[in-house]
Amino acid sequence: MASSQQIEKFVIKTPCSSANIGPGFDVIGLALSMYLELHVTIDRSKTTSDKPLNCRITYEGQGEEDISLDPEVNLITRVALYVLRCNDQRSFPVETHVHIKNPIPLGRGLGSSGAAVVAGVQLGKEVGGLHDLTPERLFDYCLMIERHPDNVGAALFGGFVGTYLKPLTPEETARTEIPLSEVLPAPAGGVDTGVKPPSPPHGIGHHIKFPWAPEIKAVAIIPEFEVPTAKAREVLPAEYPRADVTFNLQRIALLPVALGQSPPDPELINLAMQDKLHQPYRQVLIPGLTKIVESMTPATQPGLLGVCLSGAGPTILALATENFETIAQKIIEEFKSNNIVCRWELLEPADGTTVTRA
Ligand SMILES: Nc1ncnc2c1ncn2[C@@H]1O[C@H](COP(=O)(O)OP(=O)(O)OP(=O)(O)O)[C@@H](O)[C@H]1O
Ligand SMILES: N[C@@H](CCO)C(=O)O
Repeated sequence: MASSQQIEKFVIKTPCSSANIGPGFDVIGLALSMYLELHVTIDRSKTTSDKPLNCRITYEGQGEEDISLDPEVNLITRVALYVLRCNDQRSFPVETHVHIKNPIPLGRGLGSSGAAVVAGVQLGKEVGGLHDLTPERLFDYCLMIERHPDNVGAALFGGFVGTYLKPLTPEETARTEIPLSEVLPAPAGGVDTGVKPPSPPHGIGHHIKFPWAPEIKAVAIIPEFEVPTAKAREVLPAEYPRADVTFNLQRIALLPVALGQSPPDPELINLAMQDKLHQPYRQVLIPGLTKIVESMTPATQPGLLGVCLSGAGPTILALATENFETIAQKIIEEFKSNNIVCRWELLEPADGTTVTRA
């Protein structure tokens, strides 16, 4: 039997996130208080393992029926393997058990994939003993996989963040544009192909934390259908009218200031949360979206500050100081008139990813 010294245990906790917050398309992210947890156990008394890549996965929560338990296929362990292989380790330590607890609904605009990527990168660091990987370096790894920085930035660093990418040299840019299939290769049926994946260039992404007024809470109205992010990006145009870009620039200049001021100014926040670059185009995938963002205002709903699409949707995020249930029910009713069933959650800004050792 393994002694307690041979059993290593830790928990990785990563928040869900809401990206964009209206005008901040691919820039702004907000970490929120619903957490993906990885409960990891490494039994170092074992010298061999019959598990693929020495890793056993168990899973509970959202996506329980669909998420793969094969470490070569599961997004979290695949990402951890990417980090390990960039650092000359081919598999998990003998023998690793990862129990995944996931309350974050998949494909709803609450950053489930961003949380999975961040937790996976952190898992690679922890099981590989890669102590030199700073949070900033982990961000580089995340950006090789999820290529917009807003969700992963919020999930890794926590709070209300602005994220931006550094200009890279042409060679570095080419490395960040390597097809995802080469970064996370297709499963090889348990056979180690021995190929070393492309390591991320250094300092791809950066973030800055914005203040958040303590009175402001986030009501997430979550429809029961999924909108894959890839599909929600396909409906966006390649080019925009100059007036629409200016409209968003004016609002993005207001948003971080407006949401940091205490007490909050509802008129200013409502104005600052408007968007013309992604929400109008996503209406085709989310019936009722335009009506909801146009009709829900602080003037008609006491306590409401502003409404936007959460990430790529279909979740709606309403920022408010009170009357949370009334606001949620109003949006649920609007979706109901389009035959869409929703549930809602009251969430608060959250800290970033943590690792706790037993
Ligand atoms: N805990 C998890 N374990 C394994 N795979 C996951 C997990 N969470 C998410 N995924 C993968 O990510 C996919 C959802 O990603 P997608 O980018 O479409 O939506 P989202 O991240 O929930 O929304 P958004 O990016 O708009 O906030 C799932 O279908 C699944 O393949
Ligand atoms: N900024 C991204 C977030 C979703 O992952 C989008 O709106 O497509």
